[in-house]
Amino acid sequence: MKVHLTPPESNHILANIKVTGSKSESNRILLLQALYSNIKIENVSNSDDAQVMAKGLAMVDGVVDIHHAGTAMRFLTAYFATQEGKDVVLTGSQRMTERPIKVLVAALKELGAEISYVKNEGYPPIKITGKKITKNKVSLPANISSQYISALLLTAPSLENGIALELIGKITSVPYIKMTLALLTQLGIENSFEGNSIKVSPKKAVENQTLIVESDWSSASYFYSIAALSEIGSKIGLSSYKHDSLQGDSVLAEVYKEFGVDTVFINNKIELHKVKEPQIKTLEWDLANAPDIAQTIAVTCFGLQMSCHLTGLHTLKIKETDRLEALDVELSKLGASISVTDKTLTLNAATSINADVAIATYNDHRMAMAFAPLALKTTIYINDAEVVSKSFPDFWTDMATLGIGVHEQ
Ligand SMILES: O=C(O)C1=C[C@@H](OP(=O)(O)O)[C@@H](O)[C@H](O)C1
Ligand SMILES: C=C(OP(=O)(O)O)C(=O)O
Repeated sequence: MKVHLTPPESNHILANIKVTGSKSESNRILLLQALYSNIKIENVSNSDDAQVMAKGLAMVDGVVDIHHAGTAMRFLTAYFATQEGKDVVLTGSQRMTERPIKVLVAALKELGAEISYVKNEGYPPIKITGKKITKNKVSLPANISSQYISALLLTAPSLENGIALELIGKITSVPYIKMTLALLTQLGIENSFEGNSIKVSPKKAVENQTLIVESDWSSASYFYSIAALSEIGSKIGLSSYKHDSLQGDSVLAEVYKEFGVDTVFINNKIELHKVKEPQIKTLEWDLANAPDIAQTIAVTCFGLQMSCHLTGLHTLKIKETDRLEALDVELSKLGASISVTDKTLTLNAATSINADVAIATYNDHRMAMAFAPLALKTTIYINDAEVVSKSFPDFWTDMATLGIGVHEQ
């Protein structure tokens, strides 16, 4: 499906939106629920990624296909490897077979797991035979993806001796590791994270409880972008969010202040208020802790005709697509002057924005969603618009609620 987006009647935007649950929190809690069946979940994400995770967890043998879901691929690898009686081949989309998994597989094998590569060494598909794991000490590189670390930590309490990880190198996407540990703490599972060492104690049973998933902050980024591109006085309400979020992408409130968007927390809601035009000419930000909002921020800067220099983007090349390359190509089509390295993105202030450009999305939900807010500035096409369902199936309905014209081609 291709959509043609047209500007709202007025850029004075007033709306309230309920955003689905965080896919990162959901996929963690779903795994924990598979280990401790007395846990209940509220506000679970309606995303494709959470659905494939739930489906995968229910399998005991055969082929488990997780499509494009990176967290599901990594979390299920650790899950199946450590649960006796499971025997699966874990695979995914073409892109998933290009996303590296060697660090996690090597760590699990070091602990005694039985895993082999079906096609290419270091990449899915992988064949896993669940084993009882008693060894608990392992070291692994921490600078490629935090998902490998979260995967080990999530399954750790079900192991006889828990786990003791030594992380090598500069730790990337740290808030996601802290989110994992915070959820374990909520369940009464002892853990510690000091310097480069993380420990999780074993736990046979947890108390009955309901974990409430906060709404997705990465999804909120697109509304922040719309607020930034809207007229002063615009107000977008989003629920359900909280001040003490487990999600690192809640740094959005700080970043978008630079674009003149204030965030007000009221009960379980945030209100994004466009209060002034940006007071800076160039945004400089290190996104090593919040890689998923890089595309949103780059496109906001382009739409505001500002320059930016974003750093800490070393994980973007191995996500749903090479996001640095994709941003370079698509922003250039719109008239941007942009340059990327393998960990940075630099944008010069645009002098104009080309109309009716068709944005390619490369099977990446965030390419579609990051470019959509430009509809406040110009008319734009988004190719393969259905990709949004990976994390945010209601995205196009919500865009229409804001007044953006969403015309299916
Ligand atoms: O643990 C998680 O839920 C995630 C961790 C991050 O990945 P990396 O650690 O690979 O950067 C993030 O990009 C991804 O969308 C979700
Ligand atoms: C990188 C992402 O997801 P995953 O790695 O789980 O596929 C994302 O949602 O931006």
